Amino acid sequence: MSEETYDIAIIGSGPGGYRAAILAALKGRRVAIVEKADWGGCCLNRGCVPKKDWHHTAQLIAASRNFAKRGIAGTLSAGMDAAWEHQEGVVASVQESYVDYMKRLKIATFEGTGRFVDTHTLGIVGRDGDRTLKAEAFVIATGGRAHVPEPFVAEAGKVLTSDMLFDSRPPAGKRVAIVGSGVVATEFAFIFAMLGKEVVWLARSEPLRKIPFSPQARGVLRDALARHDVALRKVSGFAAVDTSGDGVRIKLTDGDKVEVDWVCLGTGRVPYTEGLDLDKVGIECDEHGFVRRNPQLQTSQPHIYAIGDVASPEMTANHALSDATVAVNNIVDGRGQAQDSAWVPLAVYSAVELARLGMDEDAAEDEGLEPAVGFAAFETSPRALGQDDTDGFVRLIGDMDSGALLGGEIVGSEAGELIHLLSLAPDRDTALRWLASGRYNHPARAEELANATETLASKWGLADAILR
Ligand SMILES: Cc1cc2nc3c(=O)[nH]c(=O)nc-3n(C[C@H](O)[C@H](O)[C@H](O)COP(=O)(O)OP(=O)(O)OC[C@H]3O[C@@H](n4cnc5c(N)ncnc54)[C@H](O)[C@@H]3O)c2cc1C
Ligand SMILES: NC(=O)c1ccc[n+]([C@@H]2O[C@H](COP(=O)([O-])OP(=O)(O)OC[C@H]3O[C@@H](n4cnc5c(N)ncnc54)[C@H](O)[C@@H]3O)[C@@H](O)[C@H]2O)c1
Repeated sequence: MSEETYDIAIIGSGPGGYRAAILAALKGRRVAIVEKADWGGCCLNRGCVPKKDWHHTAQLIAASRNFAKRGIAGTLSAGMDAAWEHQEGVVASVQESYVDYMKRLKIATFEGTGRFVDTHTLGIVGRDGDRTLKAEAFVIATGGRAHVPEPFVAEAGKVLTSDMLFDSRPPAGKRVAIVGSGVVATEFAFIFAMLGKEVVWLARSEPLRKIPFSPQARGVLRDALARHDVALRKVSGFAAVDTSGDGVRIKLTDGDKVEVDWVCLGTGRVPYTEGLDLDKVGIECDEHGFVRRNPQLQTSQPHIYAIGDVASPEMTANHALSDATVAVNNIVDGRGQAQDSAWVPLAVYSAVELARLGMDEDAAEDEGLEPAVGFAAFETSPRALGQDDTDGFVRLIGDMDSGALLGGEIVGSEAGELIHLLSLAPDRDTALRWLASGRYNHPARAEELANATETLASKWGLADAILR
C-alpha cells in the first residue's frame, strides 16, 4: 500500500472541495483531492450547472411569448430530451476544464472513497486499489444527498429525485408531479412547464417559505408563475404512492388522489458523511447530520475543516465556494477569518430570478438597528422596457444611523448577476456611497441599484451618508 504526504487533503470535489483545492494550490501548497463519483460534485453534474442550462432554454421559450409585439412571427416549443442532451454537453465541457486546471496546478487527484484512518491519515478505496495519504490539514467537502420522505420511494422512471433527473434521460411522460415548495421545486415547476410538461405542483406550504424574501418579491414570483400557468396546489400531506402499472397515483392525506406519469421530488437535501469514519477522529455532527464546526470552519479537530453542504445548512454552491475561501485562508495564512454566511448571495431561477443577501428589515430590527428601504422598480427602466421584461425591483436595506448597507434583494431578469454589485462592494459601511457614486453603463439594469440608493438618500435623510 503506497503512502504520500501533502499539506492539504480534500475529500469531495464539488464547488467547495474543487475551489479549496485550486486556492490552496495557487497559494503554493501541496494538495490532494479525493472524489468517489463525478468530478465537480452535485453542482456541476446534478445541480446548478445543468439546471441553469435548462433554465436558459425555459427563459427563451417564456420570452418568445412577447415576440409577436415585435413582429417576430411563429411559436417556439422545447422538449426535455433535447434539453437533457444540451446539458450533458455543457457539463462534460466544464468537467474537462476543471480536471485540466487541477492537472496544470499539479493537484494530486484520486478517484475513490476517502475515510479517516486517524487524525492525520486518510484511507482511499478506489478503482486502482487501496492507498493511504497523510496531510497536515484536511477539508471535508462531501456535500449532501437528496432526501426522500415517506411515503415516496425513489424509483427509476417513476419517482425521481433531482439527482436522478440528471443521471439519466428523464421519462417521456408529459404529466409530472413536482413535490415540495423549496428552491428545487420552485425552479423546476417553471422549467418543466416551459419544456412542454404538464406540471402538477404539490406542496404543503407557499414557495420559498424558508428564505426571507419580501412580500413584494413573493408577489412578483407568484404573478410570473401564474402568467405561465404554473400554480402551486397546497396540500395537507401525502398518504400513499402507488407506482404499479402505468404512471403514478398519489393519495393525499385529505383523501384526494392525483394521477401523473411520473414524479420529481424537491423535498430537501441532507448532509452526506457516510463512510467517512468521523467518529474515529472524534468529529461530531449536529441533530440534522451537519458536521459541527466553529465560525472559522474548523471541526473539533482544529486542522480538519468542514465546508459546503456537509456543514452549511444553506446548502448552496455559493456558500460552498465562500466556505472554501475562508477555510483555505485560515489553513494557509492562519487568518482566523470567520465565515459570515448571511453575506453570501443566494439566487433562485424560476419564472423570475430572485436574489438576496444580508438582513431583511425584521432581522435588522432584531439586532436593534433602524432599517430604511431604498426601492427602484424595473418598470421604468429603459433597458427593461426595451426588453419587454419589466418584472421586479431592487430593494436595498440601509441603516438609518450610519448609512451602512444591511442587506439587499433584487428580483427580475439578471438578478443573479446584479446581486454581485452588493456582494462585491468593498465594505458594508461605504457600500451605498460606492453604489451611488459609481459609473454606470446606460441603459442598464444595474442603474436601478444607484436609483435605489437615491430613494434612501432623499426619503430617509441619508443624503449625507450616501451622496457624499
Ligand atoms: C437541482 C439543484 C440545483 C441547484 N442549483 C443551485 C444554484 O443554482 N446555485 C447554488 O448556489 N446552488 C445550487 N444547488 C446547490 C448546490 O448544488 C450545492 O450546494 C453544492 O453542490 C454543494 O457543494 P459541495 O462542494 O458542498 O458538495 P457537492 O457538490 O455535493 O460535492 C460533494 C462531492 O463529494 C463526493 N464525496 C462524498 N463523500 C466522499 C468520500 N467519502 N470520498 C470521496 N468523495 C466523496 C461526492 O461524490 C461529491 O462529488 C443546486 C442543487 C440542486 C440539487
Ligand atoms: N438556486 C439555488 O441556490 C438552489 C437551487 C436548488 C437547490 N438548492 C439547494 O438545495 C437544497 C435542496 O433544495 P430543495 O428545494 O430540495 O430543499 P428545501 O429544503 O429548500 O425544500 C424542501 C421542501 O420539501 C418539503 N418537504 C420536506 N419533507 C417533506 C415531507 N415529508 N412531505 C412533503 N414535503 C416535504 C418541504 O416542505 C419543502 O417544501 C436546498 O438547501 C437549496 O438551498 C439551491
